[in-house]
Amino acid sequence: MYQNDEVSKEVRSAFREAEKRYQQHWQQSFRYRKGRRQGSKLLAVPTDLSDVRDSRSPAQNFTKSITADGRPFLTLPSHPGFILLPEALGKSKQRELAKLALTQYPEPPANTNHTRQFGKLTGLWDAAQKGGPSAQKLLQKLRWCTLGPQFNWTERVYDWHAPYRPLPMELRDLAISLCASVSGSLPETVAASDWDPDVALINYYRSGDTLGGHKDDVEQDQAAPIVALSLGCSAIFLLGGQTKEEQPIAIRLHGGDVVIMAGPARMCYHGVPRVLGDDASSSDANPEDAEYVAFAEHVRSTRINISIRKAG
Ligand SMILES: O=C(O)CCC(=O)C(=O)O
Ligand SMILES: [Fe+2]
Repeated sequence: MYQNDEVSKEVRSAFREAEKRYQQHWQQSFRYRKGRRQGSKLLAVPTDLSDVRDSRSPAQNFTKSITADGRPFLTLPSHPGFILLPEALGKSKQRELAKLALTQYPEPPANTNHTRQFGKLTGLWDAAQKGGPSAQKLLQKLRWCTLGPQFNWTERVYDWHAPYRPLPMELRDLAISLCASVSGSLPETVAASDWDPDVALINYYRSGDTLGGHKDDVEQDQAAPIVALSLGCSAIFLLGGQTKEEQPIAIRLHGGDVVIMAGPARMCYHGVPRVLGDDASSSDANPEDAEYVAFAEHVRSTRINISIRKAG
């Protein structure tokens, strides 16, 4: 009990408070029989999501606009340079990208979170599908992968000398066209028309995984757009201000949504404190498409975010 008193005195930033608030908390529940404790289990504590703005019912607090090609997008007057395109990726595009992100993209020479410990792993998806228990475990624990020049996490720099595969053309083209579709709504300081991305970072989130509040500040031009594609499960995305003391906005992102951060929005803390369970957009596997069923099954409990950037 004294411990709780300590915790409540600790000064946490507004961003950290929000992360805590949206993370999944668990409570131990004991089972009694004739007054004696028989066992216990962990119960998920419900999270109050009433303050979360939802990209699929954006009535509150977003400014709604339409791209030149007729698609809706949302902005926030408080965060110039932040643009949300709900359902910007069609179902088949989502399927195609999820499949690539689980099969081809993590293949060498791309680095993943497993590279340091296990070296370059080839054929992880196929090995896991064949039932190899260690491959299945490694696939469950796949957390990130870098495309284009390798990112050195210790020194926080891009390494242009180590061997790499260029950013896949389909990601480059997709990001450029998404960015072009809203370029009129980007701050004037953002050179969107000659933006040519060269790297991508893929984050894989399973239930319970989080991405702590951060700024992406190692790219050369820190006002240049980052185009982030959400696939699979929905999640709570926190968009803060330039310091962690500012109260962040919580937004529920769904599979198929695209977020663009450019100009001043690049200076804002952001993170993902919570991956939410299955939602309609991630459970539409066509049972006739036998090959896709395995991917659908995996993506049902996974969120994948591909953020496409210009590093150099
Ligand atoms: O997963 C997301 O929505 C955000 C990812 C992100 O912030 C990053 O990769 O830098
Ligand atoms: Fe980020």
